[in-house]
Amino acid sequence: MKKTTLPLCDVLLLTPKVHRDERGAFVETYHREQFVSLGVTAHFIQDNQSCSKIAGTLRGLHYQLPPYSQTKVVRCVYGEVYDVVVDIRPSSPTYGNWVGVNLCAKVGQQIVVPKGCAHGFCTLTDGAIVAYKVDQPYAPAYERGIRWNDTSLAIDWPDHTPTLSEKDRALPSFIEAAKEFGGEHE
Ligand SMILES: Cc1cn([C@H]2C[C@H](O)[C@@H](COP(=O)(O)OP(=O)(O)O[C@H]3O[C@@H](C)C(=O)[C@@H](O)[C@H]3O)O2)c(=O)[nH]c1=O
Repeated sequence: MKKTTLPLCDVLLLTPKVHRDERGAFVETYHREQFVSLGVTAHFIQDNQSCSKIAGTLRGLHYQLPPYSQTKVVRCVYGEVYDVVVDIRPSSPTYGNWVGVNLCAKVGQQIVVPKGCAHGFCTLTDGAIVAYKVDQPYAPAYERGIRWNDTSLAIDWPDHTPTLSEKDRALPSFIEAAKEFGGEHE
């Protein structure tokens, strides 16, 4: 497992060793001891998976409030997605910044999303399955989000007219959302 640090505090990209042979490929997707040695110490309690039918489907930007903030380890198991993490931790040096990476099933990269960050992705292929581990349960009352095309975040999404859920279309701006978690804006 190769660890790459990304320009957002505590956000990591992990690239596994893929063992290929004439049948196909084998990859270890989670090895607790190895993850801990790379700094991913979270105790994961739930695995999730979503399937999106068409390219240009955007899910996000999502997070849960404390005490249900989630560390997520996200990978694409079929197809390819552009995955985005936004730092919305007011005390973080990279507060208000975002980072985006391609996750593709063939390479098997995993992105580690720290607690307190917002997360989303846009599918790059027709048919994309995303799987992720979380260390806190789904808590609908603590579920929050920020609008994907918030102008102050200015995320460079690969699709400017994505397919969204009704819930995601109605999400607030970063400034509105930040009132709840104590973020400051000029
Ligand atoms: C996230 C989640 C949803 N659900 C249910 C609620 C709803 O009926 C249905 C679909 O939920 P959503 O529309 O929120 O699914 P989705 O938009 O795919 O939400 C996900 O987006 C990505 C970007 C994330 O980072 C995830 O943490 C999660 O928020 O599944 C669960 O039962 N458990 C869960 O953990």
